[in-house]
Amino acid sequence: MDKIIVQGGRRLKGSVKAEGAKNAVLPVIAATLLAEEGQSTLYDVPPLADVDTISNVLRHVGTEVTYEDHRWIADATGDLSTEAPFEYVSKMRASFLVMGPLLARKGIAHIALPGGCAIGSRPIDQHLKGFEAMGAHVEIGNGYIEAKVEERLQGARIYLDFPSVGATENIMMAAALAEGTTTLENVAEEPEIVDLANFINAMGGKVRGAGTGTIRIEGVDKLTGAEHTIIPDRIEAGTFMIAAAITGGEVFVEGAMHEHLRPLVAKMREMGVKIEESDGGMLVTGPDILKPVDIKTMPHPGFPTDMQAQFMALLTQAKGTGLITETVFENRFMHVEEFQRMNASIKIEGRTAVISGPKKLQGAEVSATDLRAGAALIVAGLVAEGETTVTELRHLDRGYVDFHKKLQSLGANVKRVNADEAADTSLKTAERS
Ligand SMILES: CC(=O)N[C@H]1[C@@H](OP(=O)(O)OP(=O)(O)OC[C@H]2O[C@@H](n3ccc(=O)[nH]c3=O)[C@H](O)[C@@H]2O)O[C@H](CO)[C@@H](O)[C@@H]1O
Ligand SMILES: C=C(OP(=O)(O)O)C(=O)O
Repeated sequence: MDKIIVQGGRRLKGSVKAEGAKNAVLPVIAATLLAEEGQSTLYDVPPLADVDTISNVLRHVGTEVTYEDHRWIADATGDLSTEAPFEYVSKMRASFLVMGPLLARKGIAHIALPGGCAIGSRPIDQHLKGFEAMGAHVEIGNGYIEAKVEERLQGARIYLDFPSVGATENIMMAAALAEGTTTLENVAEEPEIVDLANFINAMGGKVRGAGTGTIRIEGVDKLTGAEHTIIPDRIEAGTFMIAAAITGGEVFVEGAMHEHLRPLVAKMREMGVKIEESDGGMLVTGPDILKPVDIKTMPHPGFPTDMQAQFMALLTQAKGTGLITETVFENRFMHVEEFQRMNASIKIEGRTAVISGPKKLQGAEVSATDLRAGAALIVAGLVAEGETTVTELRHLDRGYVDFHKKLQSLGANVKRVNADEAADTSLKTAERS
């Protein structure tokens, strides 16, 4: 088991590049299952644990996948099987995104129930509502969901009760091969939805309106493999923007796109952070004094829940009191206890965290309670007095490529060690002395 050790106190300086977006690449990889003809080639695919998991799901159902040097190639033209077992879905909920494409292409899909996860119960009722509206019969039993359609899915008018990202993607993929037109209302507007729609259209699909609240999908008879470059990861980019700001540093984040990061940029500027846009990225300069602000997480274009933990780290260093209200996931404050171990002053009142600062953080041993919490604690460690050790890095590895190496390249004093080896070495040293 690895851990990351950060020695606080250095200002970050330099340039760092965002990878392709995890939350865009996972649905796009699922969509490659829609291609009855031709290979799909994806570029800028980040080497993440989640990409391995979804690639294995595709292999399991009969897709040939090769992946090397950020280039991912799939051939799904063979006879696909229709089951995604618990082994994969339990590792990563996004595995459930293969349901829409398999149902559309094979008329049946049998996927393990995703269940809840650390940040919330995360039901999938809106995905299923969409499939049923298109004529699928859905049954749940023995830990699996089976969706089946007699002939072909039928276009339908579907209103989502909540603009769920996953439901929008899953239904959009199913509708791409349905008979007739599907109108999806109150849908998610995230940039990753637009990326998926662009890929489906490159395959010969007819998706219009992605990025707005209503998407129209005219079903086609067949889709063909296509080439596509994944958009930059706005959450990874945002994490480095916060790392720059919290240390009072100056960092150019390549791939940080303003139109994808509006709420974060607006709030950081309100705090006094200087952000200059330029071709291909943003230059972030941290001020001497950070001002407190209030944020509320919301579906896009609101403030992203995936930036909430990192933003909390920043607010611990602001002069005054800031509020964070989490409205998307009911249990996404687990990192608060970990920040408290580092001497942060944070109180939780219902769905709101009250953060008082600036508080001198102290190095401590903390645990990455989820993916973004892991990054946030490392970022907090950059300004803590002494040494911060972050464990449970399997969460971090789902969404960040070489996070410690990228921070090192910006001048941070951070290393990743194998915890067992580290324990072994200290034992040997103790034995010798
Ligand atoms: C792989 C991926 O892209 N993950 C992102 C995606 O997750 P994901 O697609 O799972 O998130 P959703 O937008 O679906 O979930 C948002 C909220 O809607 C609820 N809900 C969702 C579906 C449903 O059928 N019923 C229901 O009640 C969820 O419990 C949650 O409270 O969007 C989230 C919200 O921006 C991000 O935090 C995740 O990083
Ligand atoms: C919550 C996240 O991802 P997932 O939906 O894959 O759990 C995230 O990326 O922060």
